[in-house]
Amino acid sequence: MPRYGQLVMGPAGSGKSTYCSNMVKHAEMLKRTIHVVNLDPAAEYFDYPVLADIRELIHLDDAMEDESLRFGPNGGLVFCMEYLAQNFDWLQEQLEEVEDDYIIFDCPGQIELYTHIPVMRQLVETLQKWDFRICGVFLVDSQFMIEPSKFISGILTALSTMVNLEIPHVNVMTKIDLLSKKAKKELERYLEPELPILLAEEFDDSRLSQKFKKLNSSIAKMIDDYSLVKFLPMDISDEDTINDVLIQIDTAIQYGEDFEPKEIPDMLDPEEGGDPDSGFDG
Ligand SMILES: Nc1nc2c(ncn2[C@@H]2O[C@H](COP(=O)(O)OP(=O)(O)OP(=O)(O)O)[C@@H](O)[C@H]2O)c(=O)[nH]1
Ligand SMILES: [Mg+2]
Repeated sequence: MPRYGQLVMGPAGSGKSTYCSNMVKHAEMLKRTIHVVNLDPAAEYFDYPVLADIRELIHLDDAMEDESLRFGPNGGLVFCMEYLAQNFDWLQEQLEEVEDDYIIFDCPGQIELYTHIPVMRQLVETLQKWDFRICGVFLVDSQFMIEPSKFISGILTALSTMVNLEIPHVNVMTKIDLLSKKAKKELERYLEPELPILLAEEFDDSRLSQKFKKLNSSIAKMIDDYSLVKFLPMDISDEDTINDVLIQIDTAIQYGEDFEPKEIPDMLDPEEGGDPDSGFDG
């Protein structure tokens, strides 16, 4: 049986740890079990039950306080993640302890980890070797996304992560509950964006804009060509939006396809306690 996983990524403060915690609660409601592994060596607070915690292997302070290393917070974090890559057997041991094989990995927020340092890719390849089907889940804070120029920069970050990791990928816009009414109305334009239109609005006909028009339209075309930059809205006060995100991810990693159907007599005979609606066994 394959195992299933989500790699939860995105800029600092985009809501990764909150997402993990909400996914665990949502899964409980669905009578499913989702475990979370904290892979952020600098994490200070999260409120999900943790299956494994990188801080038991290495903590950011270890890298910053070490006399010979003397890293700052960013270099320290890269050091910690590289240390993890050299000690994947530690992670393997932690993951062996569970029976339910759906695991979310709460990752750090430093964007360079996903774009030009090989460690996340090494992690993906290792998890795949251990039979995991992994979906990349890239979170962006909606408050930074509903303006064309910010949106383009958010999209390019999501895209470079996607291209770097080469795994099924779902983009999520978080903190929808914090948007104003007016911003919520605007949102639709950004979830499945028509980039040329957004860009045309952003860059008027000034001389400088003319100069960049060609560049902008090339960027828009490249993003369109990948046709992968849709965003799913997630409002933590609306359970349906959490469910929609989970369904998309499950579909991307084909979760559930290998489950055995329940015994047929159980399903058909209500007197034996069978529930005709519950077709599959996890
Ligand atoms: N209202 C609201 N607040 C949110 C939501 N998601 C996250 N937050 C808040 O935003 C802040 C950052 O959230 P985290 O979940 O810690 O973000 P993170 O991406 O894990 O942050 P780092 O690990 O530091 O990169 C916290 O104060 C959260 O309570 C959301 O959907 N709605
Ligand atoms: Mg976090």
